[in-house]
Amino acid sequence: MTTNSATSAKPRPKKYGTRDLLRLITTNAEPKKGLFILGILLSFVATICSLSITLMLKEFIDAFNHGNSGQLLVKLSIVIVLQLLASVSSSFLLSYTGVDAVSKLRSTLWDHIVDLPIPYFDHNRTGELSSRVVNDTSTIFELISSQFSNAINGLISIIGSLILMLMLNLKLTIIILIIVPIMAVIIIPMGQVLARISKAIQKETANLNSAAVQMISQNRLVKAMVAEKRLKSQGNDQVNRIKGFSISQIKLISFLNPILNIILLAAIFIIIVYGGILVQTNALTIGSLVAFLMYAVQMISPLSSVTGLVTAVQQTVGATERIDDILDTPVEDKRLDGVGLDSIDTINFDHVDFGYEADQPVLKDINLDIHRGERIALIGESGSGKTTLVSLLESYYAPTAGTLDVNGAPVASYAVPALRDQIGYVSQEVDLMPGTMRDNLLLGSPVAVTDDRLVELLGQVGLSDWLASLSDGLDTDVGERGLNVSGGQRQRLAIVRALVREPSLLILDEATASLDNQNQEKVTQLLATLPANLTSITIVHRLNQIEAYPRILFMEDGEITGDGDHATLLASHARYRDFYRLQYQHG
Ligand SMILES: Nc1ncnc2c1ncn2[C@@H]1O[C@H](COP(=O)(O)OP(=O)(O)OP(=O)(O)O)[C@@H](O)[C@H]1O
Repeated sequence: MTTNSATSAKPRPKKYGTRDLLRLITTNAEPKKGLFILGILLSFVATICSLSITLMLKEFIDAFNHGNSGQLLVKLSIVIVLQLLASVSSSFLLSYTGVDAVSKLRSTLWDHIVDLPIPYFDHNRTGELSSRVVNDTSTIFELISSQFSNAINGLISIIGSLILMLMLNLKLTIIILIIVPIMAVIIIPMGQVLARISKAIQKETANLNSAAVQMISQNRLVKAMVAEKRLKSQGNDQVNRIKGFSISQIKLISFLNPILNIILLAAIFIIIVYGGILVQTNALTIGSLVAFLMYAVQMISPLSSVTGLVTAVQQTVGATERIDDILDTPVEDKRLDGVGLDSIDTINFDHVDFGYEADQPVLKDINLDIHRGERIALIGESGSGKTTLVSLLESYYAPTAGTLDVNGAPVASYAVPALRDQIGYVSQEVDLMPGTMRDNLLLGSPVAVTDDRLVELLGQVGLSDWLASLSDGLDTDVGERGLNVSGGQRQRLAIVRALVREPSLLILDEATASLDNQNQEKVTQLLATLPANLTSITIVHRLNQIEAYPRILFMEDGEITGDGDHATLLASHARYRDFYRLQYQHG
């Protein structure tokens, strides 16, 4: 099906790997390669300096016995300062590169999500998507800005220490070379188990994030249903799942570190005992023994950060796959090379069928002609397809059969922004965006609108008094989710937001619950006073104002079964008559 194909990602390799991670970083995060390489080089310099400091200490200790250490002290101080400068700058540059790359990746992801087609949002959970933008990109940030450079430094330190130890004493080095593989045998498998655990923690944290978004946004529903207990227990189960994995992680880490320390201490002990014997027999200087010990530590300590890189990469590969899931999903085709549109004059549905799923038709053989200036009410039972019908006009979905023409040309031939600029859409779920009242009313408006015009429109929907009561007028912050604005006010603000765009078609999915009778009447009156050339389609749920509409479309199970004014339908359409009477009786 054309609509749903837009939501599926391109076929992807079966198993995600490091190459995919590199591709994602280089193509979407575009790290500042020059700065990154400079950071790595400086980090290399810093590590070499640390290794040299140890070598100089050896010479210093040996020279000290001969009372010849002044010059060495100066050299040592210079190298220490150099080491400090190099490590400070490399740490800054690598972190900066990480911050910069992850910011680009986040922006790319953000922009991509904004541009995804409506069907994608039908199939994906909000919390999961937001977790990808925030958490998965953080994992990549950690890798670029610290884990990668730590591992590179560690590797340089290991190789450099090894070479210098070999130069100092072969036999002592052999002892170290026996101990290191023993450590590796412990670190590597434990590292793999840790990787699995932290993958599970990541997944469960994303689930918690998703559940938290729902719990917060649906809080009213939860309270209304007295479902707090259930929600708390669901949340606690989720938190405990993370706790379980985290405790396993802590146990492993608590176990791993002391074991590694004991092995390290054993190595130091053996070196001191054996090295002491060598010093006594004059086969080794005290300085060399001290230096050797320091190199042993400089070689063994970074082992976990080097092997940890494998774990970090594995984790990040998981994050890469989830981010790619989004980035591989094609964005909505905005048809920017399509035809422009100055106004919507005619709309023709010709044998239009549509279904969200291939085998479940929602709209069936819709035939409908709408002309400029008509005021239409669309009614019918819940689920009969009213919202779906107007969604096709917005080009959120494409018909699966038949043709939908605007001004005599297929709707798909128009550039999407040009088409939507001509439509003022007020959905049933009216959400206000974070920002001021003015920001909300002008959201995406293609035309410049003065404050006077906004005030005039607010007056027309009965919001003058309310506006006057706001401390900052149009500059008032409406709150994160518009919570300090009532449902009815929100609906009317949304109508103003639709009207400021100066559309030629107004689509109003009337809120069933938000408007009381008085406010509903105001909205209906407003619609009656709209410019004569503005076409309006109002999805009407309550029929107490229905007589005000010159044309009423009645939908049943995806079909339009009634088309006429109130009197005609009342006389000729049995289902309409039942519907009207039933609803009217209940007010
Ligand atoms: N995004 C979607 N994905 C899959 N099915 C959907 C989707 N939106 C709606 N449907 C289904 O399509 C049918 C028509 O839904 P639609 O929202 O168009 O009805 P409606 O007449 O506007 O209902 P209401 O008056 O309750 O708003 C319903 O069976 C609904 O479950």
